[in-house]
Amino acid sequence: MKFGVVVFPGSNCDQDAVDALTLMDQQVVKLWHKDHDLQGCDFIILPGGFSYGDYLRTGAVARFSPIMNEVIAHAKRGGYLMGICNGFQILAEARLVPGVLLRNTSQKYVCKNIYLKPQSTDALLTAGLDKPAYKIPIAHGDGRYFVDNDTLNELNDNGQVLFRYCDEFGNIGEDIHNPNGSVDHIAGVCNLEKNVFGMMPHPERAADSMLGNTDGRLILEQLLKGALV
Ligand SMILES: NC(=O)CC[C@H](N)C(=O)O
Repeated sequence: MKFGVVVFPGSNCDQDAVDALTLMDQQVVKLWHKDHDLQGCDFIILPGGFSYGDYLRTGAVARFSPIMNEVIAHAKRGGYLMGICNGFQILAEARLVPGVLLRNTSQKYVCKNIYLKPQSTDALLTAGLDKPAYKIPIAHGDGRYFVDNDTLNELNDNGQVLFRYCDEFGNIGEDIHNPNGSVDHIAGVCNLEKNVFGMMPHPERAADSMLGNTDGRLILEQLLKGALV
């Protein structure tokens, strides 16, 4: 599996993604946002950061970067695509996943570890995850996922909710464990076809045992297992 990590002006988690995938013995290249060539990559990652300084709205400018034409065509062909944090915001702006990312209810940038409970049982990112809760870092100011009620029902019915925020035991529902006020505690979703994944927390920042937390690596390993089937 060949991974491509897109670098936008203002991306700051591109190297984290490259490092995590390299640690897992994957072939990975960086793709400059002005290019038009996906270099034969099977799996594209839009990394975290502050593309274009988060001007207008997070992800709103990056969504029109030249390489996004090829990224969108790749996704429409059924190719794998994952957006992490700012990457999720870009996916939402490009309408590749449902919903929008709004300012955190606290109006503050939040940087801390949270717990995630895997939800969808048939999306390759979550299907084999069996821990009740995964400890993963977040770092964002605009992470409040929102969809209207009808769309929320569709996401639930179609198994498109990937993760919900929870406590360390996997209990969902307490607002205190919802770090940004996301609707229905949602931390990540996928498209209906289940080849495009978006999540606010950063699994790539919890993938190296030297950093004391490898729960993110478990999620990325599940992704690899699923994508290689
Ligand atoms: N870590 C990130 O990707 C930051 C996301 C985004 N720019 C925000 O603050 O909401």
